Amino acid sequence: MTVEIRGVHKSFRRRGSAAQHVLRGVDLTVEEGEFVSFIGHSGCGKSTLLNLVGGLDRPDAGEIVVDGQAVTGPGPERAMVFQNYSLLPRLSLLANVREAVRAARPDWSRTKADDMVERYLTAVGLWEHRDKRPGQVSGGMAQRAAVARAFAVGPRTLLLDEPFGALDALTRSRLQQQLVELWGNESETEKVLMVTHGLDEAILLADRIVVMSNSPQPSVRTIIPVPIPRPRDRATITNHPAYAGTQEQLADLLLADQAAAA
Ligand SMILES: Nc1ncnc2c1ncn2[C@@H]1O[C@H](COP(=O)(O)OP(=O)(O)OP(=O)(O)O)[C@@H](O)[C@H]1O
Repeated sequence: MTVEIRGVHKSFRRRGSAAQHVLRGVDLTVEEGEFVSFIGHSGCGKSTLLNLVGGLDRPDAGEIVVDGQAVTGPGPERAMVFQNYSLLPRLSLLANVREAVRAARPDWSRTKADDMVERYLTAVGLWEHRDKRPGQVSGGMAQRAAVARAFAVGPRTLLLDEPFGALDALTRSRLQQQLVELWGNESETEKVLMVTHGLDEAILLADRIVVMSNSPQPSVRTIIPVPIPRPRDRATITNHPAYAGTQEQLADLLLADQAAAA
C-alpha cells in the first residue's frame, strides 16, 4: 500500500494580499515500508503538505490517495505527531492515549484498545509514569507520550511534523532510536512521512529525502535517496562512505535555494 500525492496545488489567501501559491504541483509516491523525510527552508510548504496527507486541509487541485482511498479528512489509518506534543493538559498520559484510541477506533473492543494503550506507553518507557499529566513530565517524556498515542491507534501511515525539534540533542537521539524500533519491529505502521530541519536526522532516518523549495521554483526540488543500509547506528553512520556525500548534497541544495530566494 502507498501514499500517492498527485499534482497537488495549495494556495493561501490573506485579506488584502495576493494568493500565496505554496504547493505548486507536487507529485510523490511513498511506498510501503518507506521512511521519507521532507526538508527545506521555512515556508516552503512542508507542514502544508503533511496536513493535506493527514486530511486536516484539502488541496486546491490534485489528489492524495492513501492505501487506495482518496483522502477527504483525518482518519485513524494516518496518525500525526506535531512538535508541540499537542497533549491535553488536564488528562494523564494514560488518559491522553486512551481517549485518542477510543475516539479514533470506536470499533475496537475495550480490551483491544487498552492493550494497545499499554503496549505503546510501555514501549516508550512511560507505563510507570502513566498517571502523570503532561505538565508534570519533561518535554521528552511528553513527546514520547505523543509518539505512543500515534502508534496506539494502529496507523498504517505515520505523519511526523518536526516531532523532536523542541528537544535537547540527547533526548532527540533517544527518541529517534525508539521511533525506528517501533516502526521496524513493533507496529503495523508501514510508511512514515517526516518533516525535519535536521540534515543529520533526515539521513539517519529516511530512505529518501524530499528537498522542497520556496516559490517560484518547483515545490519539490529534488529527491535524494539515502543509500545506507539498515539498521543504522547514529554512532557509526557518519563513517559510511555515502554519508558525507549525502550531507554535502543536501547542504548545497539548501544553500542554493537560499541564494535563489535572496
Ligand atoms: N492556514 C494558513 N493560512 C494562511 N497561510 C498559511 C496557512 N498555513 C500555511 N500558510 C503559509 O504557507 C506557507 C507555508 O507554510 P508551512 O507551514 O507549510 O511551511 P513549512 O515549510 O512547514 O515551514 P516551517 O519550516 O517554518 O515550519 C507559509 O508562508 C505560511 O505562512
